[in-house]
Amino acid sequence: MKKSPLPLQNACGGSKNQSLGKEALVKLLRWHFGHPEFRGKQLDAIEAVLSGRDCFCLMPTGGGKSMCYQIPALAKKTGIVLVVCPLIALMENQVMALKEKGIAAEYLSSTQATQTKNKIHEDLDSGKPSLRLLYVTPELIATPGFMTKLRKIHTRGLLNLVAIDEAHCISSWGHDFRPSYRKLSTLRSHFPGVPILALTATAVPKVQKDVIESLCLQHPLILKSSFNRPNIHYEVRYKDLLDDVYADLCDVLKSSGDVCAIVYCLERTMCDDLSAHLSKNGISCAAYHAGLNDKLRSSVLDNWISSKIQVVVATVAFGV
Ligand SMILES: Nc1ncnc2c1ncn2[C@@H]1O[C@H](COP(=O)(O)OP(=O)(O)OP(=O)(O)O)[C@@H](O)[C@H]1O
Repeated sequence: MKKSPLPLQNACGGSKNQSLGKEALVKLLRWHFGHPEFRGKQLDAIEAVLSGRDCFCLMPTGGGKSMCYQIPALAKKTGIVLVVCPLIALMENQVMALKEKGIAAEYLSSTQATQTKNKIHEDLDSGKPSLRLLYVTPELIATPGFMTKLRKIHTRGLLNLVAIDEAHCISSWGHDFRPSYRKLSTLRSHFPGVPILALTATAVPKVQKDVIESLCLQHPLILKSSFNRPNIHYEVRYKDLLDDVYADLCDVLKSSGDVCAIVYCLERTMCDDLSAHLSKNGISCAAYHAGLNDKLRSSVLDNWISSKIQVVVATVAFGV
């Protein structure tokens, strides 16, 4: 069942003060997401951006980075949080999950119907947007039309935060460099006073420095969480020592029970080939790579998340 937003006066016990304290933020977390407490450095990041400070947040995959901008979006009475995200599939997924929780979130992408896009633009132009979170690609931010729109929103005091997910994509030193991320370097000067939150799970020190400098973050709070994941078991098998790599992989997947898995390959053709092989051997799986159209990729992601398929055989296009 969908929940209505927790009225902020309930979260902060009737206080007129716009800036919420820890207790009120925990209330929002429990009400909207059902988690009892903040994890790791989430609260530090949330408090920093709510106080108007830039923040660079390095957290492992699955560490809960999204909460660092989703809670601030809920902690403000008006205005939006803009989330820059590199993958349409990721945006779709997050927006769907937020909507299920009754949180007003949308994304703008080329894949959407014109009618849907128009509705979002109308809301943004209204001067009193009902949206709390708007997900966009870096390419869209770079378009002059959309930038003009954002500047209007900012002038009206309605841009609360810019969150940049997978921020390492801005660095040419990183493995996922996306030229369009470079254009995000203008955000700081276009939106003075709006905090920028850079989030990543994969930044070595050189990349961290590059991300902070490229985004022109000002005295950012730098948060780094431990990457030790005691729930993950690592095992290395040498391909050269195996008689049949595909057969070995089949055995590993079958003996792991009902777990979901991602098998990363270097090439698209290998994804298709291995996926076909695993399917033939009774493992429910699908290939995912940049050679497939958006619709197909989105349906593979949905099927994997909803456990309709167990294994995705992918290139790095899966989960940038
Ligand atoms: N405080 C919390 N307590 C318990 N679970 C949490 C908390 N915060 C987030 N989670 C859960 O952790 C999971 C991962 O969160 P999230 O997707 O935000 O991670 P992430 O750091 O963005 O990962 P990725 O690097 O893959 O994008 C989600 O299922 C989320 O609901």
